[in-house]
Amino acid sequence: MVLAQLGGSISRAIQQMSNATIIDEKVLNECLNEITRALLQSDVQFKLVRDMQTNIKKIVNLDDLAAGHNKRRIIQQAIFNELCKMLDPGKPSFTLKKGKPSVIMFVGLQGSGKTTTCTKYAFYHQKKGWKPALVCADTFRAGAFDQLKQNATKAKIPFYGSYTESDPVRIAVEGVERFKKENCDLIIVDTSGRHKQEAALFEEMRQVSEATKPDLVIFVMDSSIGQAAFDQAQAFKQSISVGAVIVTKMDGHAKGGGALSAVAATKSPVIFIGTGEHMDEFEVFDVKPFVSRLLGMGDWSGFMDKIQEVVPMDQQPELLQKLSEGNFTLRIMYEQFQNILKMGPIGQVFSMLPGFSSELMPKGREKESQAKIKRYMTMMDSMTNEGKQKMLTELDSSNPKIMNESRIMRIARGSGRHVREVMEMLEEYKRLAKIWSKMKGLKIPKKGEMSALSRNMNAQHMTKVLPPQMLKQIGGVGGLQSLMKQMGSAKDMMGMFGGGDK
Ligand SMILES: Nc1nc2c(ncn2[C@@H]2O[C@H](COP(=O)(O)OP(=O)(O)OP(=O)(O)O)[C@@H](O)[C@H]2O)c(=O)[nH]1
Repeated sequence: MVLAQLGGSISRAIQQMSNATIIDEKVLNECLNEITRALLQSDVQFKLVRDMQTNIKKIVNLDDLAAGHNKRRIIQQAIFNELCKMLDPGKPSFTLKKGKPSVIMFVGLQGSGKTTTCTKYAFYHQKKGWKPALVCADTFRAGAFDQLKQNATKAKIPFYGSYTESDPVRIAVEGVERFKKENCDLIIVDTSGRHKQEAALFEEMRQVSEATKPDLVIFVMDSSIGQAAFDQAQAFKQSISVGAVIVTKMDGHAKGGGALSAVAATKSPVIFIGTGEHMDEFEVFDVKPFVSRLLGMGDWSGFMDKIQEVVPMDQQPELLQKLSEGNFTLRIMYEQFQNILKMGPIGQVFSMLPGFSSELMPKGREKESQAKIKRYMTMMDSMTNEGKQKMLTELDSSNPKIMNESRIMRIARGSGRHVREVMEMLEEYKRLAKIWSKMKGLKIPKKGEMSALSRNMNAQHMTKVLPPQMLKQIGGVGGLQSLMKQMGSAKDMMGMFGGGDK
């Protein structure tokens, strides 16, 4: 089961449980069994899934939950927390410091995407102001140096390697020394891979590590390896002190669950995921926003970051303002579709928007999704736009009820599409509008305020930021305080509800 489907299955299981009139042992068990099945189908290791189920049952003791407790919320929270726990080793990876040279060594099997990932990692940091450099200590695979050289040249990153030297340790040491002298603050060493875990690979890895004394060893793992992930990660961890994991090929049809849960084997965090062959198809991996997204709750903080990258500067404040007003009109949907199409493969951005996720832009089916979006836009082009002054046009109304039969028929005729298709588009709009209505009243912090807010956040601050209906749903200030206590911090909670900052 690919991750998008996994998220869908888990949220459906929670929804079904929520729909039950009484949540008793049987309903809870059905929900947990459904989640268990979905996780196993995504290749998450059996023991982890079983532990997770036991933990949730321990936390959610239905007998102890007196009437009045919001069982649905408590169960949902327990599921959220346990999923996070599974993906979070509880300790951060090494923190890089700008201006001070750090040596980062990449290890992994052949074909895992190591060389590609080294460049993506360098490129990502270069954009953030680091001075990276790449060293190719892969003397095993013919062509490895050429590949690194090509990638590095494209990204304008200095590189070091040799066509003649066969000793990887020597190349690694020379490269690291040279770039230290050149004041590079992020020296990345790409090492050899092998087709399978074997003694020669591990020995070479140990020697390169001994000689270059890396500050961080990053283990690169292909997400499609499924259940084998745990053993592979463990084998690497036993040979070298892995400090972080990068999971590649999370695009396409990879199940991903196995590789992601490999953190349990390495006890190191997943720090990035690779989502394509291109240099910028690389995302920071943060557990809580990821789980939020997985469960269809959106990732407000990731969205805020991304929006700054992709929505034209002058349109940003307006868009955020409109969204926070809760008036999700067809025009907003139209404009967002325009942004999606204009900016190419940015399905990942919209997967951070609550509701825009997998259903509208499934990974690997971008072409189909784009065609669908274009179809929707043609239909919207036939809607009334600039009507008489002060008269609300179809595009600007946030009331779906105005779309009566005759309007629908007119739009279908005007765009040359079936009535059925117009109705499908309106259903999509209603779905998104419903999700976005929850955002009504969300106070949009000014640029720069977000981090300060999440650092100092307490229940009092939270009440100022959360939309009133959401606050009501949580049970007012009292409910919020107890929720925050259970969740650890406001930041976590903002993540859960699709809010907050990193
Ligand atoms: N779709 C997709 N392909 C990827 C991703 N990362 C790497 N690849 C592709 O995977 C293939 C193998 O990547 P390499 O970077 O050559 O693998 P490697 O682990 O360095 O291989 P060795 O140097 O032989 O150990 C290449 O075709 C890459 O383009 C990713 O996130 N998504």
